[in-house]
Formats: sequence, C-alpha cells, structure tokens
Amino acid sequence: MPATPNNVPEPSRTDPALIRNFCIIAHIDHGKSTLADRMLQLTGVVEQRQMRAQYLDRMDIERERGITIKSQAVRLPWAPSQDPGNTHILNMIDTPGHVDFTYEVSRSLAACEGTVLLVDAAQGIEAQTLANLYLAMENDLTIIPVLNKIDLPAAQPEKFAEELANLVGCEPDDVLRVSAKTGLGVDALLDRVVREVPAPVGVKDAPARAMIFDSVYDSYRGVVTYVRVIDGQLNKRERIRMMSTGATHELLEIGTNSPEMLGADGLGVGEVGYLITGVKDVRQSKVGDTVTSQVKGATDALGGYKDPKPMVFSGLYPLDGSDYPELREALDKLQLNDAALVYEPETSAALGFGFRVGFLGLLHLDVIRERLEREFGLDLIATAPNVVYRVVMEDRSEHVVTNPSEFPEGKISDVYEPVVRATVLAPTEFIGSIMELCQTRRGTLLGMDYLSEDRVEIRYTLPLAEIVFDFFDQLKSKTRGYASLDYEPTGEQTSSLVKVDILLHGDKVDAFSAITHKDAAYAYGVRLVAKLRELIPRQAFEVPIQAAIGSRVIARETIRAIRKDVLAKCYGGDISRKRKLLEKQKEGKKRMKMVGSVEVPQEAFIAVLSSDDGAGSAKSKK
Ligand SMILES: Nc1nc2c(ncn2[C@@H]2O[C@H](COP(=O)(O)OP(=O)(O)OP(=O)(O)O)[C@@H](O)[C@H]2O)c(=O)[nH]1
Repeated sequence: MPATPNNVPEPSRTDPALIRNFCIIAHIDHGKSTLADRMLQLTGVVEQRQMRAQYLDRMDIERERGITIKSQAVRLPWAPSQDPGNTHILNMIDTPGHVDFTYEVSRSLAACEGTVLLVDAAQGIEAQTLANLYLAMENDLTIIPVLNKIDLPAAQPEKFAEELANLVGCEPDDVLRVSAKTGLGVDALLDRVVREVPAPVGVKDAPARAMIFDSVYDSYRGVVTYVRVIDGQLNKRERIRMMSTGATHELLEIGTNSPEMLGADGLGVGEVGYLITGVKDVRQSKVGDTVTSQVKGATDALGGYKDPKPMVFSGLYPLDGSDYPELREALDKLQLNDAALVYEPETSAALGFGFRVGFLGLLHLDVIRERLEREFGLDLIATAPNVVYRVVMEDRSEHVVTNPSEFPEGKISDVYEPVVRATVLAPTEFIGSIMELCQTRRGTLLGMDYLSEDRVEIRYTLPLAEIVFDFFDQLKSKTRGYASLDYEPTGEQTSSLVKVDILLHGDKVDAFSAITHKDAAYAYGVRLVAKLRELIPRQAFEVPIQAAIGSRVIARETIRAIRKDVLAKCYGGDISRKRKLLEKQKEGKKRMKMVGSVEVPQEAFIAVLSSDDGAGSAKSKK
C-alpha cells in the first residue's frame, strides 16, 4: 500500500536513515520521464485524475519535443514492501539526457547516492547510457540496472540484460525489468531503491552546507534554487551566503517539491528541496555552488562548480531591424533562467544590428531560437553557427575568434580549433560507413571495442566544427538510425584553417565569411557563389560575385546587367495601372538591403545564412 503525503515527515526533521536520494539516467528517449510519471502516481503524490504525460517537463518545448532540458527534483514518500511500517523519503531527480546539458546531469548526480540506469529493452545500451554511467561511477553512486519498455513486442530483455550486466558487473538476473508505460515492476524498483541506495550521511550539528544542483527563474517568485543539504540545516527566514561569491540573501521560502512546491520550516541533512531568496537572475545562484548560513556558516565549500562554457556561436538578427530592442529584452529575460547563455551586441554591414550569441551546443541554440520566436514573437535570422577559434600570430599575439568576420588578417602562425572525443555505438555492420564518415570529417581513430557480438563502440577525436552541424544527421542516415553518439570536449588542436570571404561587386560581405579547413574552402566558395547568383536579381550593372581567401579569388560568378523597366508591360496610357506597378516596385525595394552598391533581397540572406541551409543544420539533434 503506497504511503500518502499525509503521514510524511517534515523535511527538517526527517531521519536521514529513511532518506534515499537517487536519479534516473538514460539515453535520450529511453523513458526516464515516463518512469518518473509512474513513480509520481504510485507514491500517491499526483492523483490519477491530475496525471498528464511528462508531468515534470514543464516547458512547452520540453513537452512538444519530448525532451527534458532542466532537471527536476521530487520528494516521494514510499513504504517499501520489505519494511511497510516505515515511510521512507525518496528524493528523485529527473535529469536531462542530452549532451548539451551534461553539466546539469553531473551536478544532479553529485546530489545523489544512487542511480537508476535505465535502458530501453528494444534498443540496448546507447552512447549516452555509457557517458552517464561513467559519470555515475565517477561520483561513486550505487547503480541499479533497469530495462524499460518490456511491454514492447520488439523488446529483447534476455539479450540486453546480459549486455547491461556485463557493463555494470552484475548477474543478468539482477537487472530489473519494468514497463514505465504500464507501470509493471515499478513498485519493485522503488523497493530496490530503498534496499540498495545508501542513506545520506551528513553531520547534523555542523554548519549548514547545501549544494545547488539547479536554479530556474520564475517570473512570479524570482529564482528558485534547488539544493541538496549535505550537513547541518537551513531554516526559513535565516540569512544565507553563496560561498563562491560571498553574496548574502534572506531565505524567504524553503520547501520541497511533491511535485508542486510545498513550504517547510527548513531542510535537514540529506534532504533535497528548493530555496527562494528573491534574487532575479540565475547567475546569482550558480549550479555547483555551496549555500551556507550567514551566521556561523561553513568555511569549506563543497566540490567546485564550473561556469558553463559556450561552444557554439551564432549571430541572431531581427528580420525587421526595428525589433532590435525587443530582441535585447528577450535575451535578457532568457538569460535570467539560463546561466549558459551569453551574448553581446554585434553589427553586420549586411544584416544590421543583432547579437553574437554563445550556446552550449546546437540543441541549446535551437531551443533558444525557438523560444525567442515563440514566446517573444520575434522573426529572426540566425547565421550559420561556428565554434571558437584561437589564432596565434607570428608576433605571438593572440585572438579569440567567435565570429568569422573577425578572423585576423596578416601573418598568422597557428590556428587552433576545439576538438572532442566522440563515442559512437552501433551494430557492427555499420563499422565501415561510420569510419568513412569520421574520416571525411577529419577524425582520428582512438579505438574500438565490441560490447557484444553484434554491437560495437567506436571512439574518435574529431574537430568540434565537424561534428556540431550535420554530423549526427549523417550518422543516423548512414546507419539507418541505429547509431548513437556522445561527445565531450577534450581541448584543441592546430589545423590548416582559412577564412573564405565573399565579395559582391568587390565589397566584402561580412555575414558570409566562414572559417573552413583549407581543403574544404574551395567547395564552400563555389557553392556559396553559385547560390548567391541564383538568389540575387540582376541589377543595372554587371555584378561579379567572388569567393576569396585573403586576396586570392577561388571562385567567381557574374550576374549580368539588366535595366528593369517595369512599365514596359504597360502599353497604352492607363495611368492608375502604371502607378500601381511603381508602388509595387517600391515595396519590393524596401525588402532589399544595400550591400555596397548592390541590392540584395532579404530572402537571399536568409537562404544563404540560415542555419537550416547546407552550411549546417541546427536541427540535427532531436
Ligand atoms: N511501450 C513503451 N513505451 C514507453 C515506455 N516508457 C517510455 N515509453 C515511450 O518512449 C518515449 C520516450 O519516453 P520519455 O519518457 O519521454 O523518454 P526520456 O528518456 O524521458 O526522454 P528525454 O527526456 O528526452 O531524455 C515516449 O514516447 C514514451 O511514451 C514503456 O515502458 N513502454
């Protein structure tokens, strides 16, 4: 009989021996959120009639795409069948599964003692299963291996139980089998969490120390900070201090999520809950930071936090230049909730005023762009995303380049680009095509391991620039959707990189500049020049379009001159018709941008620059 919230102990007085903190980690789509839903139902914290799918995914985009972006924590009361007289407190943290958000996964893991490693029984182990498992092992978590979706006709529980058992070092019989969809086996899983995950240990009488594993901005309450108390106790109304910055705040509210916010007197050792201090910006409540009391606080912070580092940059410009202030306001608002989002104003001769925005990866870019368009009603042009380059000149001066048009001229000694260690998991029949793809993307093979007879793990070092764009799409199409990919940044390497400029009638168009490998420069130049020729209408004079590296032209097309006489069609003397045509021509002109002396239709910029174009698809990772 599941416990109801009525006999649940107050969070400041719960005996840590009855607390279990765990998370669920899995490859994307293996069913974490669905499993979390079943746990909410089974423990009675959400009533049947209030239940909706993916209860914890609150952002519209999360629901629509079926992905989890922000972590969530819920307090679940559970009286295990082996000890029905004692209601235990299970604090469950649902984590994001996507590589862009790995840092959030790792902080969530640090807040737990155990983890449910969830694997789809029809798919088997995937790249992010491994990546997350390694993270869990680094954090010394107890791992409970679970196969999900055993209700599916395509499920192969025997086969994958063995694979999973080999991986975590247990017997295939120890691998639990559940269906998050029907709820089968979920109660046994909760019992097992109580039995196997160690209770938190912390010093009750020590100064308070709580780790921040998430913070979100709420327009009504300000920043809501999620913490796990390690030592001592945090109490309502006391003043707290953020240990990394020394900033102090009054604790206006403290409590737990069950799954709605429920205020409490305080949070004790081992508890997981939220804090509200009235701050308005998540950067004042950083993931990974330690919270302590202002009076008699702790002196040693818990394990450090990391400032998220943007990996991919793109220029965002309003289609209608007068929307620029709104774009700035919208970015300011989104940043309140997203410490990883960085931006600074930028101007482009072709696109006008906009922002250079840094993202954790392409999914992050995509989500932000979609939120700007949807929640703020903005129409945007996003320039093709690029990674960050470091250019060292012969005089040893250095430039960090986040925008290709800033690539320095002059005597360059070395150009460095970021590289990642990529892990691909796939059926063995695709080894050839995967290696071919990685090779054409300038990859270096690091090693290969067989997980079972028919599945292989291939590891490569690859330039980030080669992987962030359409690599994942290509990988999926070459492996009929069977391959999975994970990657982590591992530093930088020198490469033969050059900047390709595009010149219209002799004028450089900043927005079209790109940094590419020297071997790919020619193809890029030819493709762009040909495309522009198609998109730019004839002008009153001949317009050469050139692609150049420095002063060396590598591709050229010409738009022939034409005098466009719109009135030619209007023989006869119908003056009103003539006027109408002239009006129409004026309208058309408004949507033109002057680049030097050439009129370029807005559409040409969108078509060429848009990240949906061949230069790189921002939609590659869903
Ligand atoms: N048949 C069946 N389908 C399931 C089961 N569990 C989850 N699914 C389906 O699998 C899909 C992915 O489930 P989610 O719970 O969204 O997966 P997730 O791991 O949370 O995904 P991310 O949040 O994107 O990481 C959904 O369409 C679910 O309905 C199951 O036990 N059986």
